[in-house]
Order: sequence, then C-alpha cells, then structure tokens
Amino acid sequence: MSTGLGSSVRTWLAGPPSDDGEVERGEQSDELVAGTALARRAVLGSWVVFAGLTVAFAAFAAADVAVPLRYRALAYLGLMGTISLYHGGFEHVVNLRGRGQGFRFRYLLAYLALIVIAYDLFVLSPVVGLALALSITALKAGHGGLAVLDAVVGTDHLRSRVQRALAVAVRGGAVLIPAYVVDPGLYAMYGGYMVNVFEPGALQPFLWLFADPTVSLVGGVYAGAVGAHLSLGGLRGRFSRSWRVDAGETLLLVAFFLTVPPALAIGVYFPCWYAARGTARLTAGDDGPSTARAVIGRVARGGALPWVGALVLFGLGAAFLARTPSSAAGWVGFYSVAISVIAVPHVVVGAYLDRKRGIWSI
Ligand SMILES: CC1=C(/C=C/C(C)=C/C=C/C(C)=C/C=O)C(C)(C)CCC1
Repeated sequence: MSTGLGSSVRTWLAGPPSDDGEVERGEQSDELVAGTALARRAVLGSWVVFAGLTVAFAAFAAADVAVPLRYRALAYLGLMGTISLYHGGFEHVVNLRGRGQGFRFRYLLAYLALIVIAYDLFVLSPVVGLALALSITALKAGHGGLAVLDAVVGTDHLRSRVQRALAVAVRGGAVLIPAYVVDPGLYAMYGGYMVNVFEPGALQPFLWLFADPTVSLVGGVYAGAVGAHLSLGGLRGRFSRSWRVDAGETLLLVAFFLTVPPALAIGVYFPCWYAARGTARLTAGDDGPSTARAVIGRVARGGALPWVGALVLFGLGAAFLARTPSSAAGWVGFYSVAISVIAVPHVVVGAYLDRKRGIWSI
C-alpha cells in the first residue's frame, strides 16, 4: 500500500530500520549501537531488578515461603494497569508524532477495526482467542525486546533473518514457556479464567495441553530453540559483546520466568523490562530526550490521553460482563483478555503494518 501501512514483518526481521525507513543489513553503524548513558543505565537497572527478584524468589522457594495468589494477582493488575498500559499508549503517540492527518486517521481506523476483530474472535471461540492472546504477548515481548537490543547494545551477532526470528521466539517464549513448564496447572487456571470471561468451562476439552507429554514436548522444543539461538549467535558473532549481552539477558529472562510465579512475573516484565527499556531506547536516537526527567515528562504528557481512553474501554467492558469475576485472579483473567484485545492492533498496526516507522523504530 502506498499509505505507508503495509506488511513489513519480513522487512523488520531483516534488520533494524535506518532513518529513511529502509533496513540495514550486516554490520551496524557505531551511532546506531551507541545509545546514551541513560539508555544503558536503564538496561543495567532492568538486569538488577530481574536478577534481584530471581534470587529473592529462589530463596523463598528454598525456604518454602509462598507469596499468596491474591497479592500476586493484585501486583499484576496494579503494575499492568498503570505503568504498562500508560507506556503502551505512549508508544503510539511517539510513533504518530509528525505523521500526516490522513495517516493518523487510517492508523486509528485500522486500530479500532482490529480491536473489534480480536474481541469477536474471543466471543466466537474463547480458546482461539486465548491462543491469539498468548501469541501476541510473545510477539510483543520478543520483537520489542530485540528492538531495544538493536538500538542500545547492537545485534551484530544476528546475521540472518532466521537468527533474528529465533531471537524473537526465544525472548517472546521466555515470557510464557518456562513458567508453563514449572507449573502447568497454574497456567490452566489462569487460561481458564481468561476463557471463562466468555464461556465458562471452554478450556475443559483442552486440558491435555497442560499435561505431559505436551508440556515436556513444548519445554524441550523451547530449550532446543534457546540452545540454537545462543550457539548460532556465538559462532556467527565470534562471541562478541552484543552476543554476550544477548545471551546473558536471554538466560536471565528464562531464570526469572522459571522462578517468579507467572502472573506476578508478567506483571513485572511489561512495566519494568519492556516499558522501562523501551522508553530508555528513545534516548538512544538523535532527537530523543536525554535526561531521565525529560523522558518521564514526555511519557507523562504523551501517554495520558490513550491511558484514560484504554481505562474507559476496559471499564465499559467490565461493566457489561455477563459474569463478574469474584477473585483477584479472576480479574487477572479479565485484564489479560482486555489487554490482549488491544495488543493485537498494538503490534499489527503499530509495528507490522507501519512500513516507515512503527512503535519499535529507532
Ligand atoms: C497473566 C497470565 C497469563 C496471561 C497473560 C497475558 C495474556 C498477558 C498479556 C499481556 C500483554 C499483551 C501486555 C502488553 O503490554 C497466562 C500466560 C495465561 C498464564 C500466567 C498468567
């Protein structure tokens, strides 16, 4: 399409976009990988938080101490509904800055149309909706994570589309698969809460997905993908700095999601990893703000309107629910459906269809 909204997944996988919207192949320029001290500090900060929580939860497990489900669920709802949701809107504000009225209108229209389609999918088949929700969550984490690596650290060890696709799969999969392997029953419970928003019991015929041999198979394939990603990157990038950072982060994410209980882990991941690093990434560009205060001010101003809009939409959704959840974990199910419905256009329109820039542009 000449509108600038056109399929670009393959282009994106080919490498980070350059200023004119084309992709760069092979070696990246120093400017691209330089980032700023601020962006690097945010990356470092995310490592500290994630390593700290991993150690803390490993210690809790060793001491047989469990954080009650209710508090984990409340932490998910609190962190996702504030920082993460706010940042999501801000990504579009940044992306639409300086674009023509016509483009903005088409962007918004495509966004709303996809919300309706994703919602209808949940209504027609909650289990297909759940599969879509999980896929879009992994794609957002995977592609968004790789974009930060492109901008702040560099990805010179990822030499092909296959390697970049593997990086997306491994980073995105980290958000879902380790926790699923550790406690498939808990996953089935949350998945159940998600489908129950539309059709109670819809997950019952699919409980084999949360038992062996499926769990072992999925875990085994994922472990193989992690191994392939790390070894291919190491060999092709000659164990360069970017490979060491990528490998360290990938293993940190896997350890985090193996140790921290799932809803809490996802609730920490999107605000404290995806949003924090995505915001810091902006400072790695030429025209981005360069102090923490300026960055926070810009996010606060830019994200307010879409945040209120999303909260109103979610509020309306909750008000018209046929069955109001009766527990905090039940609300996690509702919120996960709601955020996934808007995450579909977030990723598809905001990244894949936006050929020129996209929410993860540098
Ligand atoms: C809570 C939770 C789940 C679902 C989470 C989802 C679907 C989150 C979506 C987040 C998005 C799209 C964030 C965007 O910023 C699972 C994996 C079923 C089980 C474990 C707990």
